[in-house]
Amino acid sequence: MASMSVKHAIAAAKKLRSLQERFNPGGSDIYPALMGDEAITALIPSGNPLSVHILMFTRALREQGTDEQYEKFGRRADNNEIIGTFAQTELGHGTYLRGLEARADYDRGTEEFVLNTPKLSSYKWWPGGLGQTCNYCIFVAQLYIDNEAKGMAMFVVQIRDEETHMPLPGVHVGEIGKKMGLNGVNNGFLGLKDYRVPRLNMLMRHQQVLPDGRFVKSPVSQVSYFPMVFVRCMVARQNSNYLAQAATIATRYSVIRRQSPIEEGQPEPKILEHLTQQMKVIPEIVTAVVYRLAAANLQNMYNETAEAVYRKDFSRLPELHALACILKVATSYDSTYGIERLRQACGGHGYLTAGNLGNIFAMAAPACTYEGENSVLYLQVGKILMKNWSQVLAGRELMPSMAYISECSKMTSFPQWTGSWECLLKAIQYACVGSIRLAFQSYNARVQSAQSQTAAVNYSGLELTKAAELHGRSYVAGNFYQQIVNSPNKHQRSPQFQKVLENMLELHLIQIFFRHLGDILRFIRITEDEISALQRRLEEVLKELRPDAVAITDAFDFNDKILSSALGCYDGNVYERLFEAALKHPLNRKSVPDFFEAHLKPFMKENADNAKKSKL
Ligand SMILES: CCCCCCCC/C=C\CCC/C=C/C(=O)SCCNC(=O)CCNC(=O)[C@H](O)C(C)(C)COP(=O)(O)OP(=O)(O)OC[C@H]1O[C@@H](n2cnc3c(N)ncnc32)[C@H](O)[C@@H]1OP(=O)(O)O
Ligand SMILES: Cc1cc2nc3c(=O)[nH]c(=O)nc-3n(C[C@H](O)[C@H](O)[C@H](O)COP(=O)(O)OP(=O)(O)OC[C@H]3O[C@@H](n4cnc5c(N)ncnc54)[C@H](O)[C@@H]3O)c2cc1C
Repeated sequence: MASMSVKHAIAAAKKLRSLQERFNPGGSDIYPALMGDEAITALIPSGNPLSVHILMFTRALREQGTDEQYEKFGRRADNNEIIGTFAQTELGHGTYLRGLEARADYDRGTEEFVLNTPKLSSYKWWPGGLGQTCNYCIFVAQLYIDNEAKGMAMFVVQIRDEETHMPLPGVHVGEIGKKMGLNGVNNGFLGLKDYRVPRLNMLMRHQQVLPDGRFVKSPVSQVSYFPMVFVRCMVARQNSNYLAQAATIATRYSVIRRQSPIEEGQPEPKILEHLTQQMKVIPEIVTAVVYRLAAANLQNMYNETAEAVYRKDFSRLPELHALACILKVATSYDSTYGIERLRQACGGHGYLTAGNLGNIFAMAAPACTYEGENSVLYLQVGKILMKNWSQVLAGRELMPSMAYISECSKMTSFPQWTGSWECLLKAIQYACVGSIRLAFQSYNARVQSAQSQTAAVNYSGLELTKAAELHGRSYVAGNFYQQIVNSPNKHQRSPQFQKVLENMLELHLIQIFFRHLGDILRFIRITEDEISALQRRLEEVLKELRPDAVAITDAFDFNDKILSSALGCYDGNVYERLFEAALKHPLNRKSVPDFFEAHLKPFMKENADNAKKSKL
């Protein structure tokens, strides 16, 4: 499987290169590479073994290396002359970066670093492509000078001979084993023993080790985390794509499949006529659109921040970090759970490999773990919210994406309930700020009672997580509201199109309201009549969006090859394709399977003989 994936990935990368040269000659624009990875990834159901090379190895060389280091390594990586990965996670550590055990000791006598993974738990474990594909990696290690720890640093390490692909001396490298998906990616392990690299193999754009061993600290140590921020932004885009693919499949299947009359004596309707089926499928279509728009915003913020960081302006890093964390978490959680809901909406056929929903789930699900495990990133955002709440209490301005927190903090009570979009959005934001205030009170009480900040974060973890989740909802819903209601290009939309978008906004806001009704009722008084009115509006907007469901998912414009699903093909010939796929199964090559003579027949005969004996 791995070699097939590599073959497909290389073919797709070559195609991408020709497209890039045609449409973006000599450009270093990141989009073609992303589109390429997106296309390659989508075309290789078992995952793209070059993803981490494209998204992390080449970018780390460009963003963390000096111009000279880019000329030496980065240009060759961008041109796919060398293939690398990003080797940070270890068998024993993934989240707690300051606990990473791999070490780099500077030898000023030879102006080299001596790299070691001192214990089994220090082995790098998980990096994509590391097992068999890559001949280089970015090796993340704790830097030591005169045995004094200086923090994390990145090193360009060649792990295999460029001609023979043999592992180099001091390198122990291989595949970590079968996974629940992405089995074409050959995630690998790497052990290094007294492996020497020249001083100039340490990426030194932001921090340096001089020939005499003097250490020049980075002005902002967190800039070394930048490669992870980029992938978190990519996950937001990629996982909204996975959800859109699954929503397209389930929608198309739901207008082909007929089952269970709604009126006695009437013909069986398309299953999408059932209100409960609409509630399973249509909100996922809208969620895919909502996150695709949020991910695009995040991408723009990443590009602006990356340019600023290149100019040594680190001012926007904290906001990008906070948004990248919360959108990576929200998109990966909601897409993973949404894809499973969509699979279940397709009944038994949803469980067939030919439907491809299982594989889309297996591609989407690990994003809840990689690039920062979601519950850990929720806590990270919770900590950032605590810091920003202190700013609010001090009367200081907050970063733009958190400005609503300041506004809501000034409200002594929630205004008269109207049920309008603005009211629903403000309710979610108000509940978020209420949760932040409660979390802060718990966290602050713990710190005041002499708990360390780390311990206070841990023991306030449930409230911090809730506040972070509601912050994500507030940001995403606010962004969608602005795009639909206040977009500068709103006048260019036809009235019909604007109406569809407004129905999608109505559905998203009401769906989020009901999902967090408990959190909202904690801070806002809403009567049963007001809630029932929203229930009626939910049923009504599902009915209104039903006729547009197919058109919206067609607009995602996934080629049948990308969907790779007998349930979701554009022509709707589901049963023919299911049956065609079934007949291709190896077990159908013979009428009588080999196991009949070898196992089944003797088994049945033995039982029959025993039955006869017991009667005698
Ligand atoms: C569309 C095209 C296709 C795209 C396809 C995309 C998907 C597929 C692609 C690739 C396949 C998967 C590849 C996977 C790769 C990996 O998984 S790489 C390894 C990822 N590992 C992690 O993410 C580790 C998670 N842990 C952390 O990030 C950190 O330990 C932490 C949890 C954030 C804690 O940070 P730290 O240990 O430093 O301690 P803190 O006290 O929390 O933070 C100290 C201050 O630093 C600030 N901070 C932390 N992180 C960042 C950051 N990234 N950027 C900026 N600032 C950061 C933090 O806010 C604190 O600031 P303060 O001092 O002001 O409070
Ligand atoms: C498909 C896939 C691809 C990957 N690709 C790469 C790659 O290319 N390069 C790379 O370097 N890594 C890669 N990784 C590794 C990934 O980054 C780590 O798995 C991730 O960072 C989580 O670390 P861990 O697995 O060690 O879990 P741990 O850090 O051990 O966490 C385990 C669990 O403990 C809990 N936990 C941990 N810390 C805390 C905390 N502070 N507070 C509360 N709970 C906590 C959480 O529930 C967490 O799920 C990949 C992983 C996968 C699944």
